[in-house]
Amino acid sequence: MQVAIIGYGAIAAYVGRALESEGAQLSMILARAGREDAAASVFGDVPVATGIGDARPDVVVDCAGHGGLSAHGLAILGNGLPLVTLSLGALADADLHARLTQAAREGGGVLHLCSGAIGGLDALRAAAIGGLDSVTYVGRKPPQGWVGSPAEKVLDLGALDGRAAVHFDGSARDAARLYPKNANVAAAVALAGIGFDATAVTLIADPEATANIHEIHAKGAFGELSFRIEGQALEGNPRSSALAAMSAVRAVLDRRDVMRF
Ligand SMILES: NC(=O)C1=CN([C@@H]2O[C@H](COP(=O)(O)OP(=O)(O)OC[C@H]3O[C@@H](n4cnc5c(N)ncnc54)[C@H](OP(=O)(O)O)[C@@H]3O)[C@@H](O)[C@H]2O)C=CC1
Ligand SMILES: O=C([O-])CC(=O)C(=O)O
Repeated sequence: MQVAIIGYGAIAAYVGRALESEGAQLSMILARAGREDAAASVFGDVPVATGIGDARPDVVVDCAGHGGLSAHGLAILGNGLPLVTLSLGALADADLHARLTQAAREGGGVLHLCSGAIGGLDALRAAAIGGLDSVTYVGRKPPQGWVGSPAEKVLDLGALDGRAAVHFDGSARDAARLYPKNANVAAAVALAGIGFDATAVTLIADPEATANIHEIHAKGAFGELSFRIEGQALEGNPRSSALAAMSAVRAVLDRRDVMRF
């Protein structure tokens, strides 16, 4: 399997290593213009480009966040290629969502939404068929997991005095837009359940937390669901959970299976 990767950060490095160890061949890294050397320092001899051009890998994996999906998604889907993404929060932008959908329909590509740092989305998606009354997502990380996010505007992350503090309470749409590096999970819950505007999100910085803790609570015709995961941070980026990188690898490897979840 020939795989192109967008990005060269912590998740991209994990995904590249894991896929190579499963026998996949990395055929191209998509980098921001001027950052080709940074990509090469992570991926060695793998060719680096700033656009997909007319390349035809078997699958492209977006590990570059919202900027990666908005910069490359249209061309990849428009060229009829499958694109696995972790940047689900970018879809809170209704215009980008519509343009990606149109590019995929016209070009024949498919956008595969990774489960990322959370689970339980299969049950939530099934429950949505019968009708959901409420869906809540709570994201709790150690203070360093929120560095570089709007949490810094409302909290002194270095001086929380042992107490957990809420820094966002609102819709999944606002969470996804405001926290592009931290609230892709909120977007995943929204897309699986009752949408960006109806999904309630609370984000918490917790000095006592030793993991990235994600919870879903949902009620509907199916009954009630609660899901909680304590995910260890990925080496190289305390903001990102290791499971997010693992889920992208899973999504790529699933493509070669004839029996799939
Ligand atoms: N769905 C989920 O559950 C999760 C999703 N994520 C998403 O994954 C993203 C990546 O996470 P992580 O690897 O830990 O972050 P890093 O900051 O370690 O890496 C991000 C990488 O993306 C690159 N990049 C940014 N914009 C572009 C672009 N337009 N084209 C190509 N490359 C680009 C950056 O390059 P440069 O250095 O040049 O800026 C960098 O190499 C997060 O920002 C988040 O949005 C993360 C965790 C969980
Ligand atoms: O990795 C995580 O724990 C969650 C995350 O950053 C995101 O949702 O974007």
